[in-house]
Amino acid sequence: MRQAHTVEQVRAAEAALMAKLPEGTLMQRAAAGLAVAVSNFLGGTYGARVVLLIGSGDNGGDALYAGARLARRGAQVTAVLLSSHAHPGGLAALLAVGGRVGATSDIVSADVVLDGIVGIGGRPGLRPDALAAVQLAEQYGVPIVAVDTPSGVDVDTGETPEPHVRAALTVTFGTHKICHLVDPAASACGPVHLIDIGLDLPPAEVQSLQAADVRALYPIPHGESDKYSRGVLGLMVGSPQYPGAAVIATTGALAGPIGMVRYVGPDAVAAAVREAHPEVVGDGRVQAWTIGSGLGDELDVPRIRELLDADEPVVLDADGLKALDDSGDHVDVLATPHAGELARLLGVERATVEAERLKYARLAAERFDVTVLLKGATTVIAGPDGEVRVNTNATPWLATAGAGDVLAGLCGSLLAAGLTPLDAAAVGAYLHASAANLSSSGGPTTAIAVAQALPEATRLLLS
Ligand SMILES: NC(=O)C1=CN([C@@H]2O[C@H](COP(=O)(O)OP(=O)(O)OC[C@H]3O[C@@H](n4cnc5c(N)ncnc54)[C@H](OP(=O)(O)O)[C@@H]3O)[C@@H](O)[C@H]2O)[C@@H](O)CC1
Ligand SMILES: Nc1ncnc2c1ncn2[C@@H]1O[C@H](COP(=O)(O)OP(=O)(O)O)[C@@H](O)[C@H]1O
Ligand SMILES: [K+]
Repeated sequence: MRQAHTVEQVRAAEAALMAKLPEGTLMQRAAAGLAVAVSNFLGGTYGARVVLLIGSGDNGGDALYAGARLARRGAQVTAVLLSSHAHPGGLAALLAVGGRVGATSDIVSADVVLDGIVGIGGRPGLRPDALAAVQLAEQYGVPIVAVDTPSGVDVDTGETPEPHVRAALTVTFGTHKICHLVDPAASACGPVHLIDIGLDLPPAEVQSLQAADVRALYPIPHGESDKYSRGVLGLMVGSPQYPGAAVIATTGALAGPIGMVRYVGPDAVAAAVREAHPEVVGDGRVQAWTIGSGLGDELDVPRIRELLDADEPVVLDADGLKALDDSGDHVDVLATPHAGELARLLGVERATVEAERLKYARLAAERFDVTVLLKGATTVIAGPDGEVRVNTNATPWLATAGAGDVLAGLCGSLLAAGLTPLDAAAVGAYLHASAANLSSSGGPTTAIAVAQALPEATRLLLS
């Protein structure tokens, strides 16, 4: 499980640990890990030209001590001081081993820039001299390694209202921060490398499932299982306008853990579904529903509301989201909007949702009393009680028509097999992205190819 803690939680854990350790121990642990990560990033240290961008706080201290370690191993290290106060111990350590203080123009010939401008103490945005330095690195194609966080992002929300660093790698300490997992900031981090510095942290509200967590949650059939006990999913998706949505969602559902799929919809669409999947049966008892993908003119709001009020859990997707209202208890509902659909539900602009994804996913979960899975490059899942899961393993090749239908079918399958909406969403998003990675392998893919890769992605996960 990857956990993302708030700045407040990190500060409290840091204070508790620092009280037990000699002064400076944590910064040395951070700097040692950072220096190794930078050395690995460069593929060696001797002769490498390293420029440090140094702000006024401990984030700059980390960068300076790491710079000293790199200088000791033969790197040419130059610190660019962006404030009148640089960490005194760190600066002395760098100068003592042959590092020097230089100017922004040194960036032009650097192999790497370390962003020690601000970390968890930073406010969003970059001051003019920091911005100029970062822009110079971008202009000359010099990669930036962010120390703890890319400076300028909002650490606790993942928002980027102001200019910020775009890192090729982020080296963080103690735990992940929310900006490492939630877009748009997450996309500015590059790969995130975590250095353990021994912090003792409480459970985090924002978590990201990893392979072992997904494996532990996946409903695996056993010797006593039959097709009913594995779970039966009802699909109310697709229309004469969008028959493909029904076929695609069914393919996603059948690639999940359930034993049977029931399709409910217009005869012509049902025929298309059965042509692709002869095993699909008609109306009857189900353990969960997937409703809404490609419903178009078939949208029947009163019927959907009846199902939302019934006992069986529901995945509500696409057009079906129009049936959601904020009266009543919908804790068994998993809503799967993209940013545009969530914006419509909440009466705000799409760009506003894109900019503040965590906030609006949480807001909708609370307002509609549902679990919200907000689709995008990183998927944010918010439960009605404030718990958040983030999925970060998707490829941009997954942004293809119908990919959402696959996810709706798969999540319904996981719900019908007994997972909670939060777990179904997190497991579904993880496997959906894994299947996309398999079927894409770095190139184009299609929704149906993603759905067809789901069994293999699941096999690889479970084996
Ligand atoms: N916690 C831990 O466990 C450990 C933490 N460690 C490290 O410490 C880091 C946190 O250090 P920190 O607390 O000194 O804050 P930090 O981020 O350096 O910024 C501070 C100052 O920057 C300024 N400033 C603010 N916004 C700004 C802006 N937009 N643009 C420019 N300047 C801005 C503002 O000062 P001002 O200039 O306004 O007076 C503010 O006071 C943490 O990220 C990690 O790297 C590790 O060593 C090991 C263990
Ligand atoms: N840039 C991206 N990187 C990775 N995954 C993405 C990106 N953009 C969208 N996705 C994923 O692709 C899928 C698209 O679903 P959706 O928008 O509902 O499309 P459709 O309605 O055509 O099925 C979602 O699972 C979403 O999380
Ligand atoms: K930084």
